[in-house]
Amino acid sequence: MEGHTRNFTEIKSAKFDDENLETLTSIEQIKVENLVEKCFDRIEQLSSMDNTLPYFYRKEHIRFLERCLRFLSTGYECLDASRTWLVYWILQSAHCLNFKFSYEVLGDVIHFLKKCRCPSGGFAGGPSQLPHLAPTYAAVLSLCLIETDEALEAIDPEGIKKFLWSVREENGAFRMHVDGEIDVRGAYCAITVGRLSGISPQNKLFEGTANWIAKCQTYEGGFGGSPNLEAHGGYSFCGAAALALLNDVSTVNLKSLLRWAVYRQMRYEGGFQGRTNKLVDGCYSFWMGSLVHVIQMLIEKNSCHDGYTINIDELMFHREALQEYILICCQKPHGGLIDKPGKPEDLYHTCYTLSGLSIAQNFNSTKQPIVIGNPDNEVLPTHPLYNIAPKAVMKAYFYAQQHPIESEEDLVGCTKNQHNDEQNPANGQKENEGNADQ
Ligand SMILES: CC(C)=CCC/C(C)=C/CC/C(C)=C/COP(=O)(O)OP(=O)(O)O
Ligand SMILES: [Zn+2]
Repeated sequence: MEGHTRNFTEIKSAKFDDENLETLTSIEQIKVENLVEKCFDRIEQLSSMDNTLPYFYRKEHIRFLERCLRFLSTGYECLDASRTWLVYWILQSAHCLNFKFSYEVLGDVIHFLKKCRCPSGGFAGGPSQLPHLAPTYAAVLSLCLIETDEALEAIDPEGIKKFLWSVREENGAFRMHVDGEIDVRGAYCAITVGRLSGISPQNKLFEGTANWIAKCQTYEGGFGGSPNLEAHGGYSFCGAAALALLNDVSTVNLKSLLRWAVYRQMRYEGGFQGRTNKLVDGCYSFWMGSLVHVIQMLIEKNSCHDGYTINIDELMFHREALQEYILICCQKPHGGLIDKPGKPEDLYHTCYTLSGLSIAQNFNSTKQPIVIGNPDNEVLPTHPLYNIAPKAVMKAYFYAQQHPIESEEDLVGCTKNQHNDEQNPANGQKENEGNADQ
C-alpha cells in the first residue's frame, strides 16, 4: 500500500466541535487536535511530491536505542529502580525494528540482569535493590528476547516461584512487592513470568486470580487497577491478557470490554486514548491495540466452549489510522518515538508505540501485513500477550519444558499429562504465531 490512506481534509469534520461546551478537557483536546492537524497538513503537502510518505525513521530509531543502552541522560535518574525496564524497552524496540545487538553487547546485558536477581527470588530494578514484580517481568521478558540458553538459564524459575508465593494474597491477587500495592498489573506480571518460566496456569499459585481480575471490570467495560477504580487501557490490557494466559474468561463480560476498547480509538487523531475523555497517547497504540486483539482471541476461544465458532479475521480497529498517527505524529526525525506532538522522545514511548505499530500491521500471519507508506515501513510481529517476539515465547516455553520445576501437588484439579498438553504451545496452536497461547 502506497502513501497514507485517509483524506486529511475530509476527516477535519471529526474534530471536536461542540461550541457550547468549554471545559479543561475540551480545551486540551482542541489543542492536541490542532497539533495533530499541523502534522497531517505537512504530510499532505509533501505527499504531492513523494507518494511513499509517511517515512519511517528506522535507522535513527536504531541509533537512539544503541546510544541509550550505553548512555542515558540525567533525565533517566528517576528510573534507577527501573533499569530492567530500560533494558526491556530497548530490546523489544530493537526486535520490532529487526535490529540485532551483537553477542558481546547481549552478553553484557545478561551479566547486568543477573546482578539484578535477588537472593530471595525474583528481580529488582537494579543491583542490590528489593525484588519487585514489575522489574521481574521486564527482566524475564528481556532474557526471553535474547533467546540464547545462557539468557534463559538466567531466569531461575525456582526463585521466580518462591518470589511469586511471597507476593500472592489468599484470594489470588498479587502485590507488586512484599507489603506493596495490589493491582491488576501484579496478576498480569505474575502469570506472565510464571508461564515463561514453566509454571502452569493450573498451579495453586493462580487459584482465585481470574475471579479477582474479573472484579476489576467496571461499568464502562474496561478494567481498573483494582476493584472500583476507573477503567484504563494499561490495566485493561493487563486484565485481559492475564485471563487469556490463565485460560479463564468465564467471569468477564467480553462484549462490554470490546465495546469500551474500540471506542478508545480517537476519531480524528487515529491513535488511542487510555480512558474516556482523555488525550491520545502513542503508548496506548500497544496497550489498547493489543487489548482489542486479545479480546478477539478470547471471544473466538469462548465461542468454541459455547458450542459454536466465531472466526474474526480482521482487527476491530482502524489499523491504517493508527499507523498514520504513529508515523506522522509520534516520530522524532533524530530517533525515538513519543506520546504526542510536542513531547520529547523516551524509551517507554519508543517501545510501546513501535509495539503498537507492529500490532496494527501484523494481525494474522496467514495474511499479508497492512503497511502504510513505503513497504519498508514494515516492523516485525510481536506476541499480543507477552509483547516480545513470538519466536522468543516459543523458545522460552520449550526451554521451560526441558527444565521442569513443577510437581503434581502444585496443580489444582489437573493431572500432570493434562498440564503438559497445555504447556506445549505446539498443541492446538493456531496458524497465527501471535496466538501461541490459545
Ligand atoms: C505490565 C505493566 C506493568 C503494565 C502497566 C500498564 C499501564 C500502562 C498502566 C497505566 C498506569 C496509569 C495509572 C496511567 C495513567 O496515566 P495518566 O493519567 O498519566 O495518563 P492518561 O491521561 O492517558 O490516563
Ligand atoms: Zn504514554
